[in-house]
Amino acid sequence: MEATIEVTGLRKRFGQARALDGMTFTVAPGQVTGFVGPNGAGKSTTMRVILGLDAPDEGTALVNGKPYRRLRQPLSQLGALLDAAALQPSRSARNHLLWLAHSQGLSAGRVDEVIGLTGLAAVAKRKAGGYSLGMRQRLGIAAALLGDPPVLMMDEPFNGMDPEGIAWMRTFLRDLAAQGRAVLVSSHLMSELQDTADHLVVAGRGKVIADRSVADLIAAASGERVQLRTTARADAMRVLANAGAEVAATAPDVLTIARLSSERVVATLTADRVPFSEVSAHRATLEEAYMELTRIADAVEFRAGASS
Ligand SMILES: Nc1ncnc2c1ncn2[C@@H]1O[C@H](COP(=O)(O)OP(=O)(O)OP(=O)(O)O)[C@@H](O)[C@H]1O
Repeated sequence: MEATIEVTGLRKRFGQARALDGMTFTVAPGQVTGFVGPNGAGKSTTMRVILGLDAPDEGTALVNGKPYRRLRQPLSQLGALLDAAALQPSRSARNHLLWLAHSQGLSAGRVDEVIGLTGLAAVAKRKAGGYSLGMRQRLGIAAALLGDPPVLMMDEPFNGMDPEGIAWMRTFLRDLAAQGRAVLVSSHLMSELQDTADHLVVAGRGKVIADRSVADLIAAASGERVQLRTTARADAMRVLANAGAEVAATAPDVLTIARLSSERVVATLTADRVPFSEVSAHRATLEEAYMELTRIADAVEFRAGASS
């Protein structure tokens, strides 16, 4: 069967708090799936349920067709990074990985491979207690890769990484997916997932509010808008508004224009002698697409609440 994570109808309460409320999605192989949503949306709880660390009140979570606890050689089926801070501080990265490898019948050679893959070779013999959060994340990822699993799941792997680490992580995640693995990555920051995730599962209040390809999400949020670069922002805003456009200043020297085609934008500016240096189709960022989605979802919930 194909390597996947399948989450169906998960519900879970902690006392009065409803952490999961029908969470359902599938993680496909060969893709990076971003798992995003506001604080408390249920991302970590879902991941803990997938790993069998929390029991759901209802629903199922399957890894390669089976509950995690019933997997044989689980490290060779699912690699997970949940809490990078949870380490034995007096142990070196290499010893930590050797201990994990031995517990699953994996070779010491594989330990050195994953140390190389995650860029830890120079520090592998140092005590993990002195590691930065970024180094701990790399060690957590090395541990997740030990069994060469076809499915990977990481909770906030970008956390604590510097810009170089973030760039490394992006390429690393894309490579893992290109090798055919199913990769699920949670994040708070859309900018981290921009140009990394192929697909996005957006959670809100314990359930999925969007489950779409990143390309679709960005196309939907981009709409028919035009982006204009001009040093005469005020003049451009005035003449374009007079021509019926909706105009927003989105960056220094940049306007984003709706309700007017790029040809009409150029014609209007030229007729009024407003200087400009660039007119292009607007491409929404993942952040904008996400904000649009969560705004719509909140509006729907608000209306549902108001009418009941
Ligand atoms: N062990 C627990 N005891 C009580 N409540 C919990 C527990 N774990 C999670 N919750 C609650 O369940 C809800 C979902 O939390 P969860 O950590 O899964 O969300 P999240 O999407 O991962 O959030 P964040 O982005 O902040 O990590 C929250 O309201 C949280 O307070």
